[in-house]
Amino acid sequence: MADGDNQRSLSQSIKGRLQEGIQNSVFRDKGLLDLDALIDEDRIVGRDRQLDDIITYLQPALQGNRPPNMLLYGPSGTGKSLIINAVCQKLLELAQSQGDHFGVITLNCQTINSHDRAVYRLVENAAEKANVEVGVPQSGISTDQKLNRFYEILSGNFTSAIIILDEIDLLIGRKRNPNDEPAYSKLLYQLSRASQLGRIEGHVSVAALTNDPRFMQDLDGRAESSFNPQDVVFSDYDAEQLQAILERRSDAYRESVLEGGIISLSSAFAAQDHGDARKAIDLFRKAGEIADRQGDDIVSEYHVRDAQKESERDRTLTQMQGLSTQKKLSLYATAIVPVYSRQSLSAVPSTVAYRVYQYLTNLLDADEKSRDSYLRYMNEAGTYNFVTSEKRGRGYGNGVHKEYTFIDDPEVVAETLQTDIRIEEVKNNEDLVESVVNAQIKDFFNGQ
Ligand SMILES: Nc1ncnc2c1ncn2[C@@H]1O[C@H](COP(=O)(O)OP(=O)(O)OP(=O)(O)O)[C@@H](O)[C@H]1O
Repeated sequence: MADGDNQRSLSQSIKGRLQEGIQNSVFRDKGLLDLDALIDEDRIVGRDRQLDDIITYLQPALQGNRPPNMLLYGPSGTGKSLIINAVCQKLLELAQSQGDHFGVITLNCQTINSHDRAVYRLVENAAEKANVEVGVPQSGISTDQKLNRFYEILSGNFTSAIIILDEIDLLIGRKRNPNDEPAYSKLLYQLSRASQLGRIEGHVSVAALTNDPRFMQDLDGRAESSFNPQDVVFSDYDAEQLQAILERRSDAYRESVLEGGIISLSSAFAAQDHGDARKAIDLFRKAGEIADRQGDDIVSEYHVRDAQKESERDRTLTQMQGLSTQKKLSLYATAIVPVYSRQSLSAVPSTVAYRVYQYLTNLLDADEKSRDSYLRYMNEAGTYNFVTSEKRGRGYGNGVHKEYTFIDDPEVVAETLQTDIRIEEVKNNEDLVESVVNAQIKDFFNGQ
């Protein structure tokens, strides 16, 4: 076949596979499960009190008055961004219909590491909303000059505006010493002060969103008094509320592809994790993606369980990537004890795990650290919430020892750690490792 023909048939086969993927998918409108998408008002479940409060606070913007500043706090995934953005969106439409220029300037502080960068991003965002030039360079001028440009854009283009600072507590900035004022404190002071002093002509208020209930205590005194917000509290969702949230989005799937129990299982998993709606929606979507990947027409409970395992793996992987090889090896040796054990073992005795660790260091030709170092590494694993530990004395005849219980599935932990190139080699000796684990368990319990 000529090169041109070859390419044409390749492109046709890619196109065909893409079309087939869409036709065979369990999803009807996957966008409804996109965590960042603005959803329609009628898909918001509950949160009536928070909606009422925010509507009441923001209403003055429509009557030519300045709304109060607000502090929205509660754990992640409890609807803070959703609710404030939904109200602002409606306000924007109403303001437009009565000929007012209402501006909604949003800044997610999560990835911003300095006060100067935060100010510049505010200028960029305001310029985009007002459809004007940014007007200042990113570097080479002072932060004050950027701030002035921000006030100038707001004054010249909006009758009133709300500045939403999402994840505000993460905007720490580069502090030279621990007593320096954090960037969020400085920014809140400047924005609320500028509005009070009339440096911005329109009516501007600031809404700060945070997961930290002690956020106000960490604010500098002058920032606290000029920001002086109205609090709106968002509490965890329970399994029933999460279920209702998912039910309102179940049309993301094609009709009759959801087996009974999928929604309640996804909600139950998310409710265990402090009632995070983001987690519930994520599991609900991932279950469908797994069904698609496996070519299944129906989304079943085991897809949800696999999705839960996948997200545990993602979370664990991210946290574990930063550990040193010795720490990973200690944790790995501990995790494979329940995985390979032929008897049911919910907690892992440190004596058994340390002996498995010693065996692994020998197998992998790695340094062998002392038992004390192993215990220290495992203590650290406890602070990262990978395991909980309990001291056991007497009865076992082995003196005092510790027992570790894994928070996540130990199989997932072991699989995750096995992706480390130094540990990967264990896979080639699985049978041997399994027999060492069981010999050590037998030895330990027979010695009681
Ligand atoms: N009451 C609700 N009804 C419908 N969907 C919801 C509700 N609460 C949250 N969600 C959805 O859950 C996801 C997370 O919500 P949101 O981003 O508002 O949480 P958050 O409290 O701002 O979290 P974070 O503090 O982590 O930013 C979003 O996709 C949102 O649409």
